[in-house]
This record gives sequence, structure tokens and C-alpha cells, in this order.
Amino acid sequence: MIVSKRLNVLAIGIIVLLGCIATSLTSYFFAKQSVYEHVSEQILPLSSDNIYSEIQRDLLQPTLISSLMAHDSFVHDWYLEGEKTPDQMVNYLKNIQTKYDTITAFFVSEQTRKYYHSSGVLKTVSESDVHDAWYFEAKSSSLPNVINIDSDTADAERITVFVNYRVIDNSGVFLGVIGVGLSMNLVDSLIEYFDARYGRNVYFIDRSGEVMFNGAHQHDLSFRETNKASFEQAFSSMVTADSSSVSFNAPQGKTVFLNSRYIPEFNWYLIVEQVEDGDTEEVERALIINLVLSGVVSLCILAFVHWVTRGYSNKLERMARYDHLTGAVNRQTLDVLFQKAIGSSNKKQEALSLVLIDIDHFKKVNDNFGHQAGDKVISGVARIMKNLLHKEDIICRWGGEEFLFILSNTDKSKATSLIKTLLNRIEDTKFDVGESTVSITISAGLTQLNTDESLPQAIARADARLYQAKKEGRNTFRSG
Ligand SMILES: Nc1nc2c(ncn2[C@@H]2O[C@H](COP(=O)(O)OP(=O)(O)OP(=O)(O)O)[C@@H](O)[C@H]2O)c(=O)[nH]1
Repeated sequence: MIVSKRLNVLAIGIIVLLGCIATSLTSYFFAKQSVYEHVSEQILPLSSDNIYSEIQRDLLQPTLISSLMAHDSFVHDWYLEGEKTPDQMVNYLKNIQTKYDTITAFFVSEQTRKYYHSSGVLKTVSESDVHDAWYFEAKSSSLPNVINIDSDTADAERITVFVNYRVIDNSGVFLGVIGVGLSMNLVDSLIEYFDARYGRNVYFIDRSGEVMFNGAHQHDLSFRETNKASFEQAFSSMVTADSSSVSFNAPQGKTVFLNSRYIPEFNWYLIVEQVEDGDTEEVERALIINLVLSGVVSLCILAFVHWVTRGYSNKLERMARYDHLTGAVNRQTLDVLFQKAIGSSNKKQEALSLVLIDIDHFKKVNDNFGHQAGDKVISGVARIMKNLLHKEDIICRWGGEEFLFILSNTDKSKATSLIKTLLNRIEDTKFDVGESTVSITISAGLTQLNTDESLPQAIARADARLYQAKKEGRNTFRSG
């Protein structure tokens, strides 16, 4: 009984604990998911937007300068006069470079194919030289200008963004390509900033997926190298759109988030990459706190359930053992208590007496004063009995208005004097039954138990004596 009660409490505890763990884990996964969504749908695209708008801002001024140069009458006149004074063009380019603080200024003439630069005439461009492909691309372009990112002809180490502006005369004849070059410094400082501040890698890849620019300091992209296959697979899904976000699981339990944005001016993809390692630290901390709280809450619930069930089961046990009206034990319990009492009296070799008591003419009390008044009298009688008997003695409510005593360490003479006292007390008591009082008497039959005698045998003898007492006038007792 106790074991199954404990098992029930334990089962409730386990169910509550499992419920709490399930709730904690669910909220953990949702929180983690929302962190991931936040990274891939907001943070990375925002970084990408910042960099792209920086690129556009950076390109605006050089494009304007190149446009001015392409429409400058000096350039047109100088060209039409047959490029007689190369120094004039070199000086013009030098002035532009100084005035606008660009890193290069150039003009390539269509008629001579000469490459004029602020530092002099560098070379003659040729269709067969791959390094000069940009010129022919600009020449055949339908747009006024083409942006090209390349190493500088004047400084091969330096990555430069060239604004190649087509020079067209008034009658629409193509005269050559003019423009300025700018460094990727600002974009580079953004790449540095995102790396230092957020640990994000920012780099550019071309349409084939090859890394074209990853900052002046050539950021460490070894993680990309070691997970090449995954990156390539991610890239293949990214190039289908101008802008997209993907993520994949890399070894060591890391998640890689990638955002790509096509930069039409460069014909490159800008990639913002973040490897998750610690992003969800707070979520994980929250999970641990949740789990600890779940454990504490489960323990509290366990203790509460245990306390409540113990209270109820004690109450139920009491109800099963004791008579509600009088507080005396009931018939079912008597048997067990009797076995204990007789075992103890045999062991100690002490006398044990049994008394049967019945209230005289009790029916009249009910008839005259009502059933509730009868109840009050019965409980009043029981109270008097309890006050008179010892703690070790057993009082059992044997029937409606019948009681049975088992008096430990009590022989017939001691029992006789006790019953006499009881008879007198009952007779002298006026039981309060609301507006009036009731006086009653009781009759009793008592017997001393023989060793190894059964309860029914002893009861039968006491009952016979009670019957005799009733028959012989009531308010008395008989023993035998
Ligand atoms: N109020 C109340 N009455 C009870 C209860 N149990 C039994 N009785 C009543 O007690 C009365 C017992 O009546 P009887 O057995 O005829 O005997 P009596 O009137 O006491 O007369 P004698 O025993 O012959 O002296 C019956 O009327 C029962 O209804 C109880 O719990 N409460």
C-alpha cells in the first residue's frame, strides 16, 4: 500500500519532470531557431546591405569624375589633333589624380591604342593581351561606363576599382576609354570591421565561386577551404538569385550561415559568412537554468503531492478504522487490536477483561428528542467512557448504541469497579440535546478473558451477561 503510494508520487514527479524537460527543450529549440533565423534573415543581409551601399557610395564620385573627363573638350580636341603632345595628356591626368585624390587616372586612345597614365605613357593595348580585355569590353559595351576590378597596370600589387568611361565625340564616334581608379580601402575597412567586431568573414567571389577579394589583409578563409564541398554546394544554390541566405552544418557541430548578394558593378557576389560558435550560448544558458528550475519545481510538486496524499491517506485510514460519531474504533479494527491485546496480556501474564455496554431504552431518546439528539447522547456517552478508561484500553462502537471495551491489565474485580463508576457517571449526567437535557442509564455485561480464548467466545459470554442485566432491571451490570 505504502509502496504503491510512493510509486504513484514518483510517477507524478517523473511526469511533471518530463513535462518540464519537454517544455524547456521545445523553447530551447524554438529560441535557437529564432537566433538562426535572426542571423540568416536579418543580421547577415544587413551587413551585406551596408557593404553594398558603401560600394555604391564609393563608386559615385569616381563615376562622376570619369564622366566629366569623358566629356571634357580638352580630351576631345587633343585626340582630334592627333595626340601630338602626350605630355599634355599626362599632365591632365596627373592634375585629375591630384585634384580628386584618386589612385590612378588614365586614357586609352582608340586611334593609337596608347595607354596614357598620370605617370606617363605606359603601354599600347592589344586585343591579344588578356590584361587589356577590359578596354575591348568597355569599347563594345552599350553602357556609358564599365566598372572593372583589377590589379593596377602601374602597381600590379594593388587591387583597384577602375571606372572605364567610354569617350564618344559629338557625332557618336568612339574615341577611347578614360577614367580613374580607386582603391578598395573603404570596402576593406568594412571587411576588417565586420571581422573584428562580429567575427564575420566578408569576401567577394566571382561567378565560378572563386574568391576574388577578401580584404587587403587576405583574411583567413581556411575554414572555407576545409569545408570546400559544403561551401560549393551552398554556392550553387546561392548563384540562382541576386540575394539569398543559406546555412549548413559543418563539422564540430558548427552551423555556417552565408548571405550572398550579387554586385552588378563588379559582376561578383558579395558573401557575408558567419560560423555559429557561441551565438546560442545565452540560449543554452537559459536551457540549463530552465532544466534546473524544472528539477526544483518537480521536487516541490513531488513534496506537495506527497504531503497532500499522505494527509488524505491518513484521513482515509482514520475513517476506515474509527467510528465517525464517537471516535471509537469500529468492528473491523477491533479484531486486529484484540489480537494485539491478547498477545501482549499473555506475554505479560496480565488479566484482560471484556465489557459489552448498551444504552437503556435508547429508542425513546430518538423518539422523544429526534435522531440528532440521539447522536449527541451517543457521542456524549463515548466521551465519558474515554475519560474513564486508560490509553491502552480499547473502546469499540459495537452497534448503534452498543459499546465494547477490552480492558488491559484488568481483572474481573477491577473491571467491576470501573463499570460501577461508569454506570454512576452516566446516570448522573444530563446530556445536552439542544433546548432540553436528557438523562439515560446503561447496562453492561462483563467477563474476564481466558488464555487463548477467541474474541467471539468472550463476546458471547459478555453478551449473555448484558442480556441478563437488561432483563434484571437495566442500569446495572452482570459479570461472569
Ligand atoms: N440516534 C441514533 N440512534 C441509533 C443509532 N444506532 C441505533 N440507533 C437507534 O437505537 C435504538 C435501539 O433500540 P433497541 O435496540 O430497540 O433498544 P433500546 O430502545 O435501547 O432498548 P433496550 O436496549 O432494550 O434497552 C433503535 O431505535 C435505533 O434506531 C445512531 O447511531 N444514532
